[in-house]
Amino acid sequence: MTDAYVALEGERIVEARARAPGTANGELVFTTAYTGYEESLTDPSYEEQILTFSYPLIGNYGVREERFESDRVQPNAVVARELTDDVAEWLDGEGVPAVDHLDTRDIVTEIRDEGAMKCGIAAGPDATEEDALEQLKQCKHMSEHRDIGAQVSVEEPVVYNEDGDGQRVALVDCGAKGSIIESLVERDAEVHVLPYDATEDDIEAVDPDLLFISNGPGDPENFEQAGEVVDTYVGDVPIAGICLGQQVVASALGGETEKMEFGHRGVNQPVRDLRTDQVVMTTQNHGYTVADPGDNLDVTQINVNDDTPEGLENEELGIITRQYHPEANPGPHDSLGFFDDVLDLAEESS
Ligand SMILES: NC(=O)CC[C@H](N)C(=O)O
Repeated sequence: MTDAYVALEGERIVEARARAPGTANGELVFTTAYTGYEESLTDPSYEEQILTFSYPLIGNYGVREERFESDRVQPNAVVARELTDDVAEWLDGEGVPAVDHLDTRDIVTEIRDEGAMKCGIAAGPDATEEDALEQLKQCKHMSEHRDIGAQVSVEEPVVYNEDGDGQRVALVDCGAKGSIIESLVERDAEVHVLPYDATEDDIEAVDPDLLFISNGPGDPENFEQAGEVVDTYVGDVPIAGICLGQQVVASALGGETEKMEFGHRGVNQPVRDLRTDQVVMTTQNHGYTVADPGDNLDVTQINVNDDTPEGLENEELGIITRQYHPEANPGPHDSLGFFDDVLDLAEESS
């Protein structure tokens, strides 16, 4: 039954079945992850995007809150070949439109050929093609969401493991996944989660052993203030970053970022460490990348598929960043050692 319409850039309409009603627009991206739909759907890095799952059946092990990465569903809408009732009811309850019974192979091929694109969705008994086209018209490019940090960050500082024995971390929350905070707390760190626009004074008040820039949605150029604090603290305090964090650190230190054609989203992206030649499988979710690391950072890890930088470091200044998600959730746990490495850095310099 056709009661949903997906309008793609170029005004191509794809018919579908409504699983959660409503209208939405956003940049259309896809993930190849075959598990971890609860984690992906609650990952703040998906803010303002429409997420297509290339794996055909989504929801076959239910919906459990303990697997959530934040307190809400983050993409603006969801597209899959087949969504189970559990997932459809969850998305419906959250007011996030969802559609299935369309050829997601075709959608993914279109994104791979044309790049991540604008998209409008209309789903539900009264939905029309015109509604989907109207949504498409309203859709902005990711880089046009200039204050996207405010949509995903804490408003006030939150402290985890206060008075813990470990290192004190100032984590600039550009849309942090919960398991990044957990990975630090599990290693005894006292984690001060600060708003995305935290100032030098806010960081000073924490007096951190480590400055950590989190993951987050959209164009790293829209996180100017996070770049400013990197610039202020570089050399004084060790610095770590994950995903958007790597991009912000690189641009603050003289590098350049750019938008990729359709990005990396999945749980089996191969990454080679250039020092050991070891390859690990990693979890990824990004549409931007570091195009030029500048003179202050060495590329220590690369993506095996397209050679893009996956790890940047400066030993002297105490900087380690990763483009992928070492905290996994979803995905392989092979890179959790990153958290030990950055907390060791903090300990050495404290
Ligand atoms: N997971 C993330 O931090 C995403 C990084 C950035 N927003 C991108 O899409 O490239």
